[in-house]
Amino acid sequence: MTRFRSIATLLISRIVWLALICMSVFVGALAWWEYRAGQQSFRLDMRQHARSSQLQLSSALWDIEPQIVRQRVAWLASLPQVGYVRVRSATTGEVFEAGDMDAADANEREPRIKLDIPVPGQTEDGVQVGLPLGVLGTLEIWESRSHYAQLMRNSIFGVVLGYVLFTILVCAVVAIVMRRQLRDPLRQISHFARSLRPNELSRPLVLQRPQRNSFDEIDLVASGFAQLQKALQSHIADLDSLVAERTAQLQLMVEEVKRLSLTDVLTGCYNRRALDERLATEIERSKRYGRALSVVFMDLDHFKRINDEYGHVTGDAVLREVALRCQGQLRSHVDWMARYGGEEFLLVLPECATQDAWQLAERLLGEIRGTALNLDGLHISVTASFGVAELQSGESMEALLERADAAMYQAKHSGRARVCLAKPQVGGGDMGQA
Ligand SMILES: Nc1nc2c(ncn2[C@@H]2O[C@H](COP(=O)(O)OP(=O)(O)OP(=O)(O)O)[C@@H](O)[C@H]2O)c(=O)[nH]1
Repeated sequence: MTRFRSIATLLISRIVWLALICMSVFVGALAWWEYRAGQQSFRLDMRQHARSSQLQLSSALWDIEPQIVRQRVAWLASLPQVGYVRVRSATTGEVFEAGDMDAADANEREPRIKLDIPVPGQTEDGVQVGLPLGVLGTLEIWESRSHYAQLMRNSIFGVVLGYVLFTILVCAVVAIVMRRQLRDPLRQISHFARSLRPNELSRPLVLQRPQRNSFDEIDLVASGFAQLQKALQSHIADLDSLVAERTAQLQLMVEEVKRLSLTDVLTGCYNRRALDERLATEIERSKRYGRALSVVFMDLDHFKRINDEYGHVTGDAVLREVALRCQGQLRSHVDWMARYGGEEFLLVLPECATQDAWQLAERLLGEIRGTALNLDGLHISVTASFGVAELQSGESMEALLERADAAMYQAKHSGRARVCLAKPQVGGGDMGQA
């Protein structure tokens, strides 16, 4: 991860760099300007001094007064702009000099000012005024380099100092403004975004900022954030309702799948799987509360003939109709019926003793036998054989079903279309045949 760097720090460092570059260019230009201006002023000054000295030197050389020449040369050299002064007498060859020749670099450079010293009375354009024409000597002046350097140092130091102070001031102002207007609000926004939990999306973003009459980029970010929160809230609400809707649909589908997994598709009765589960529960409940529980096996008689005579589709319709009629005779929410297999059904009768179960079986037999089934214009007569068994104490589900099945087979073997009671278990009483 890249390191954190504050925008204010970045801005200030950019300002400082820019200020340094500007200052370098500015100081360079200033130095050059000062140097040129200094040289021009030097030339003007010196030319005036040199002109005024020219006359004195002319008289002194003409009168051969070296003392005066030396004094004038020394005076010229004492001027702060002057580094070195030299006067050569053309008549005697004598050299008068003053100042620091090395500091002025006089051996290396040409003098800044070089004037001939004319014979006294001679004008500048060489017109003689009562005296012979001629040159008495030369006056050479070199400027003082250290003086220039000092001048430039003073001037540039002031500029640089002012510039540095100005830059520091600008940076300080930028830093304060950036901190108050940018860094602090951005940190508050960042802290808010980090601390915001999905369940508190409605919490508003409140920024601690100075009073203002206008709005800026930070306000735009804050209002964008608020809009994002609203959009997220509505999106989450949509998702919640969608999830609730899908969950309800899923629940319905699960229940439907569960129902289908426990139901016989053809007749709508419970299937074998449901029978095993539910009957085990009924037996358990019966034993726990000491209540009676009876089961009735019902097997349609000669059903094969119906299939053979009318076809399997009609056979299916017969199975559906018989199941419907039987269910109509059962106590709702108490008794229930399962398709045991093929044309065989099992009726489970909680809180029902042998006698009542036997009566129900008789009623069902009458219901099936009494009315011919009207299916697609066909009148089909159907009968069934029944085996009735009541749960005995300590009896298992398998044993109970076995006894009811045996009773049903007994009914078949006894001529069909009848009800037989199951024999009691070994040790139990014989219920006999109805
Ligand atoms: N249409 C139809 N027929 C079925 C279905 N399940 C089983 N069967 C038929 O039921 C008939 C049962 O025949 P059997 O076991 O000989 O019994 P039955 O003809 O009823 O004779 P008994 O039970 O002895 O009176 C067979 O022909 C099976 O094909 C079904 O779901 N639909």
